[in-house]
Formats: sequence, structure tokens, C-alpha cells
Amino acid sequence: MAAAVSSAKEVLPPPLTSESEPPNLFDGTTRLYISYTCPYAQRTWIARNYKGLQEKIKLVPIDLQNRPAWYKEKVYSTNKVPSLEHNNEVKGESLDLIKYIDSHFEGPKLLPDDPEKRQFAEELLSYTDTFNKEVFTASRSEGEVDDKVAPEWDKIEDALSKFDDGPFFLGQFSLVDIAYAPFIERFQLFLAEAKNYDITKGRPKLKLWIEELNKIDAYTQTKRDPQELLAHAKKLGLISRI
Ligand SMILES: N[C@@H](CCC(=O)N[C@@H](CS)C(=O)NCC(=O)O)C(=O)O
Repeated sequence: MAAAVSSAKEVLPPPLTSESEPPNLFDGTTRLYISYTCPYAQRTWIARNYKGLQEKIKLVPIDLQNRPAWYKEKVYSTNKVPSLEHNNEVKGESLDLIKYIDSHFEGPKLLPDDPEKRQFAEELLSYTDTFNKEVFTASRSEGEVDDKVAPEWDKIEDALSKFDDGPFFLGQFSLVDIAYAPFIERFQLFLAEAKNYDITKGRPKLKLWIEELNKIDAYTQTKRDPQELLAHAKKLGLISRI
């Protein structure tokens, strides 16, 4: 299943700030409100790119440190990103949004029909929040993390071993990879930098998954400079050095 995306690099608009005027809301344009450094928003951005919807879904980046007041007042009252303005409604929650983008727009399907794979997809999607919480907590804790994070990464390695018709969680690239990618990208970086922990060591499936993911243009276009992500995480207190 090839991604309907050209490899040309999309020119990204500058983030909107408290000084910026709102777009012409509810004018029929479909808008995806994101922050370039938010992993939840990155999920929706990857799904939009993979389905080749760059023209149909306009990216509207928000500067979360200096947010425009109209975002909470007129767009999305929870004041979080991502949110999607579509058909005169605004919806949020990244896991709901990636499913919504997959089922309401054209482009390659991001969930297989096979019921066994669908059920596994649901299990893995429900597990993402727990996984993220466990690994974030360990990254933030003092000292070595091996015994704290190894079981979590072993679960990922096991999950990647379930289907052998491709290197991704369900074999072929799907919503599950999209849900995990932004977080695994960050955890790999944070754990290596702060805890000297290599998540791929002794985990060949995970190593291959990362390699294959990095061949997908829809994903690589959403990646930020690792130094920017590290600086952002340090500012938010998300990592603590050994
Ligand atoms: N559960 C939400 C989480 C979204 C979220 O926490 N986004 C953060 C940025 S990464 C945010 O908007 N924070 C702003 C705030 O909490 O005020 C989702 O999956 O979409």
C-alpha cells in the first residue's frame, strides 16, 4: 500500500501567535490545528500526509507558548492541539482524529480489513497512553532506568513480532504505527541522551521498525530537529539526567 504523497518537502507556515488574526473560521476549509513539536498533533499530521491530503486539509500551526486567545474562544474550547475543523465542526483527541481522518477522507486505508488485525489494532491503540505514561515517568526519574523501561520496550518488541507480513505493528503501515511513532521517536532520543539507554539494543524488530518508518515520507516530513525536541523536553521537565 503506497502512500499517496509526493516527496517534495511541504513549505510549512509559521505558527500563529497571540498577535495573529484567526483564519476565516467555518468557511468550508478543512483545517488541522497543530503545534510542530506536539507528539499528539504529529499523529494527525502524519495521517493527513500519508493519505495525500496536503491540499484538502490545511495545516494551522499554533504557538502553544504564546497562544492566540481566539483558539480557545472560537475554535477548540479545551485549548489543546490537535483539533480538526471539518464540516462546520471542530473535533479533538489525536487517536479519534487519526481514525476520523482515515474513514472520512480519500487516500490509502490505514486500517486493514482482517478482523484479527483490527482487534490487535484496538488493543495497541488503547495501550498507547499507558505506555507513554510509564516511559515518561521513567525518563523523568533519577538514575538508571533499565529495570523500569525494559519491560515496556519488550512489550513493543513482542507486539512487532505478531504479524510477519511486514515490519510494522499490523504487518503493513497503519494507524498503530502512526499512534506510536511520535512517542517512540522522542523516547529513543530522550533515553539515549539522558539515561544512556538504547531502546533498540537486543530488539531487532524495533530497530527494523524505526528504519522502515524513516523511509516513509509522510512521517519524515513531520520530524523536528532532535536538538529542538530535547530542548523542549528539558524545558518541560520531561527528562532527568542520570
Ligand atoms: N489527549 C490529547 C492530548 C493533547 C495534548 O495534550 N496536547 C498538548 C500539546 S502536546 C496541548 O495542547 N497542551 C496545551 C495545554 O494543555 O494547554 C490528544 O491525544 O489529542
